[in-house]
Amino acid sequence: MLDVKDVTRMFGTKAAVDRVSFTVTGPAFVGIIGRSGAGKSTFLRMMNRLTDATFGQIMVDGTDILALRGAQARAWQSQCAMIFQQFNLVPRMDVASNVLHGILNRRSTMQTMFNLWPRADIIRALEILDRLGIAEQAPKRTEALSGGQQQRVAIARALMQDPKIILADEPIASLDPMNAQIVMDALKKINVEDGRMVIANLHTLDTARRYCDRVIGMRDGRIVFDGTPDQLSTGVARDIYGADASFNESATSTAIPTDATADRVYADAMLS
Ligand SMILES: Nc1ncnc2c1ncn2[C@@H]1O[C@H](COP(=O)(O)OP(=O)(O)OP(=O)(O)O)[C@@H](O)[C@H]1O
Repeated sequence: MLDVKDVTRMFGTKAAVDRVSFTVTGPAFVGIIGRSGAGKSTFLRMMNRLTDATFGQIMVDGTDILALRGAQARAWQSQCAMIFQQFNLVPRMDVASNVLHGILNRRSTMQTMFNLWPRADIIRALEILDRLGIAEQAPKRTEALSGGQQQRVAIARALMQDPKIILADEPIASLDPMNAQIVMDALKKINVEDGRMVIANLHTLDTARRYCDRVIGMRDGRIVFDGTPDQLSTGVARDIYGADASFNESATSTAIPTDATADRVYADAMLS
């Protein structure tokens, strides 16, 4: 159970996140949409304690995770894995080691220095890679993989932590449509099969509609929509993005185009 109450983050006099409140009762797939600067990343960063909140509470199973300090805050971070747009992997390191780094904070300095991993952890890392369809990439340098494969390595690293919640900050924004679909399918599978909550910041409406159980729309730090994908009409999207009547929904699509040369176009590009 996740209960977000009045969470606010000020930068100077500006509220990047402004009294955000919502509750999620089960292991839902929640999408957060909104134009650039709406506060989506700042909210996710507060959830996993990369950024402090100015005030508010984020209750997870009865504990306010914003009030945790030191070792308790770090323990929360391992239950709340984060996936980033730019993967945040170690490019020159092999894939399996990148995945094992998901549990780096559970090991001693000596073990880390000599890259010593218990056999059980190595087997688990390989099983996770296998589940994501990239086991054969395990010995390769991570920088040799495609963007979609690298994002699956990042998901594998997150799963190595055995998290309750997976936070994904624009996980497909750097990917072509085919890889975007593979990555979103992987996140959905983890959500459904493992019962892990996923909260993903998404740039594109069709992705939010296709994969999310619930969509939260943010504008200027505030929640301006909270509903099901069915309720996310073009008019509602226009309000969230602050667009005028020229808002063209098809321009927000990440669907694999029939014209193979066509590129993905973001809502923000359409708004510029
Ligand atoms: N460290 C910071 N210092 C000052 N202002 C910041 C800082 N981080 C974010 N902001 C401001 O807070 C607001 C929300 O930013 P945030 O990155 O959360 O938006 P976003 O919806 O994730 O946008 P994007 O999709 O571009 O990442 C923006 O106005 C941004 O300029």
